[in-house]
Amino acid sequence: MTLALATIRPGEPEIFAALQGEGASLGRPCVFVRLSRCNLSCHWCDTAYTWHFDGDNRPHKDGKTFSRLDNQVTMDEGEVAQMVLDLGGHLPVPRLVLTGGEPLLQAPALARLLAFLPGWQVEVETNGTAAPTPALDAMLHQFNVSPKLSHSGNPAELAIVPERMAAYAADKRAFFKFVVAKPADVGEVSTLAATYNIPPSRIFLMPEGRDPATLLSRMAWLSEICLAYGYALTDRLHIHLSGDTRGT
Ligand SMILES: Nc1nc2[nH]cc(C(=O)O)c2c(=O)[nH]1
Ligand code: SF4
Ligand SMILES: [Mg+2]
Repeated sequence: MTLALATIRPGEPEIFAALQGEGASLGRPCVFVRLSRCNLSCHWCDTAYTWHFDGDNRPHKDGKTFSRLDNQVTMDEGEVAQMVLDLGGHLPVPRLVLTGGEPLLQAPALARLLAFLPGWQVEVETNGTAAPTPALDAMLHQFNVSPKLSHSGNPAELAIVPERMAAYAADKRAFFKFVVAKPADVGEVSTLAATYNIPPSRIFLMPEGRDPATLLSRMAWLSEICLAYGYALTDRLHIHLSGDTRGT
């Protein structure tokens, strides 16, 4: 009964306290648990150490792979829950973010983890291709769904799962957070919003970028697009505060 987690350093799970840096809860104090493994392979992924292990030939723009031994650690759910409580148990509204990788690949283990954390507000960062189990679904308060557009390099058949998109679009707990690198990417967002009936009020556009200068320059034109379409803009606060580093 274990969870496969990402690491901050070899052997040390990536469990940390930080302000939520993206999306509908931006700025809220949270505890983050980063899970290992993903079913997609975005070429600009900023957490390739969760999935791009040695021997994986899929392309990534950093051009490197990671040792699984150094970048993955397995832990019992109860042990993970204790670390979460130690980091965030003092918060008036204790809030947990499950991220990855793709955390929903480990949905049954996540349900066991959350059984140790009654009273926590829980949000999950997902690429929108996987479903929570019913047990997990009943314990989640917010979905931050980030479907991947064509510039991610994933084939659309893998990145967009129609029945999942429709289910999240119909679920008021779900916010959609589209990573955008160039203005033309927004055309795909509008098409997905129309196809699956996603209300603009639950859509965020987020600049792709791992440094403050890139984020700021892309937000300059993204802000205009958001005003025109009625979408919300989200920054990546943690990049400004800490840079592109693990455990922040
Ligand atoms: N502070 C902070 N906020 C985040 N929101 C989503 C994150 C993610 O990597 O999924 C993230 C992260 O890694 N750090
Ligand atoms: S879905 Fe997320 S974790 Fe998976 S490869 Fe893409 S950006 Fe990385
Ligand atoms: Mg991230």
